[in-house]
Amino acid sequence: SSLPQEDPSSTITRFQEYLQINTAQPNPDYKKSTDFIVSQAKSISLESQTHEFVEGKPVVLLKWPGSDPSLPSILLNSHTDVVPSEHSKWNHHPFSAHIDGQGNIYARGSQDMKCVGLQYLEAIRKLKSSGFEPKRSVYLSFVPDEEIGGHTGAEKLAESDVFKNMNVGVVLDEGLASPTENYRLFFGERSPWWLVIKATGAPGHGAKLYDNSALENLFKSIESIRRFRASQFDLIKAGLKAEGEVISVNMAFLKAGTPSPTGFVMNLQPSEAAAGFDIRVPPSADPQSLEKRIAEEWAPASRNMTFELGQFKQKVSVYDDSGRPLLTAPDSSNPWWALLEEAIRKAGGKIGKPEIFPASTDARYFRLLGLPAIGFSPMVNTPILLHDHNEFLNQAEYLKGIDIYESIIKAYASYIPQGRANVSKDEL
Ligand SMILES: CSCC[C@H](NC=O)C(=O)O
Ligand SMILES: [Zn+2]
Ligand SMILES: [Zn+2]
Repeated sequence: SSLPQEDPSSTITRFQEYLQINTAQPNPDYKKSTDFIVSQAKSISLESQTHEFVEGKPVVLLKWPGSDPSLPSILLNSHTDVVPSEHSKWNHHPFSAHIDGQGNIYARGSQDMKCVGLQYLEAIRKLKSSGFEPKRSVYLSFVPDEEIGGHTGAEKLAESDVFKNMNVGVVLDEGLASPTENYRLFFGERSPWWLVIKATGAPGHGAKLYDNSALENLFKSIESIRRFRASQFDLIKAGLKAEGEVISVNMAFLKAGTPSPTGFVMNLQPSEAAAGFDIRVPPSADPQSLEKRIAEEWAPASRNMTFELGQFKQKVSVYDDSGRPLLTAPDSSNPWWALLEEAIRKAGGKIGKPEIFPASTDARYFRLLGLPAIGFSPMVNTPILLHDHNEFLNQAEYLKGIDIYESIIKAYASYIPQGRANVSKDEL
């Protein structure tokens, strides 16, 4: 065509610009990220709207209108916030978006998930300049606060009238990098249970051996929890289960001791102790039996223990009101799944087995509405560095991901279901 070809270096510059905006929790600069996204949208003539369902928490919605408004639309979701980082432990500052000699772009959010948000936009930029016209409307949502639960972001969007009026038929959201050459697709996710167990016991002299101290009681639980953790981890190590198919348990904090000006009193056994755990429960697990295990083995009243399960237990995440796990069909019975696979292959990509996302994403809020939602972040041959130090994405991999989305958006926006729901009168 006679249209100007996109310069890859300016594509990378735009990615760097987005990465350089400090949207780290707990004080994300949403003003800057919103301005940036809206200006990008303008530059490719997309309609944009900013909704503050919660004050100071902007949801930016972009729309590329389809030629047939009767068809359900496509929603491409991404979150604008990132997790905090320990700047001094990085080789390059996490908001520098420094590119090293191998083309690796270092930044917090380079994998999780500013890459995806901007790749959607860049793919549309390319599709527009190629003259492609969508039949279905394509929406892009840039949502805040995924990293702190999504309650002030995607959850509000999903519950809104704005969302109803979008008539969404399918949602794409984040996945994970793949260290192999296969792209990873996620059809569900684990449910987060945040558990705090507390023990009490008699205080006493640090030199005395006695039963039932708070710390001895707590440690019996920790031993039991660690045995369980190992049993789950062994299933992964043996290759019997994938990460998203076992129950993970990791200690988040340990709290005990009697403070003193120099640290802790050493010769006093404390009367209280607590530990916190991040537990992730796959849709295939039996939540009742885990709850029973917690009550009977991990925090038994008989050992002076109590427990609290945090606000994210069960229904908030991956079960609907009747307790059914929220899973998107990962096979050809779901046309969106089949189309996605086909589009990735068409763009030269290989695909691994469908997976359960090991952590949580905003996709659960859309699955709760009964919508198909697929987790996908186009990064192969890339170490999994989300929430880690020195998070990076290679620029060639980033550009390749844009081509992949170009192929996906083209397929999704053109899709007309075969078969039909109704017959016409003259066929009777
Ligand atoms: C349970 S809300 C927190 C969401 C967060 N998401 C990605 O890391 C997670 O910890 O999985
Ligand atoms: Zn994320
Ligand atoms: Zn994250």
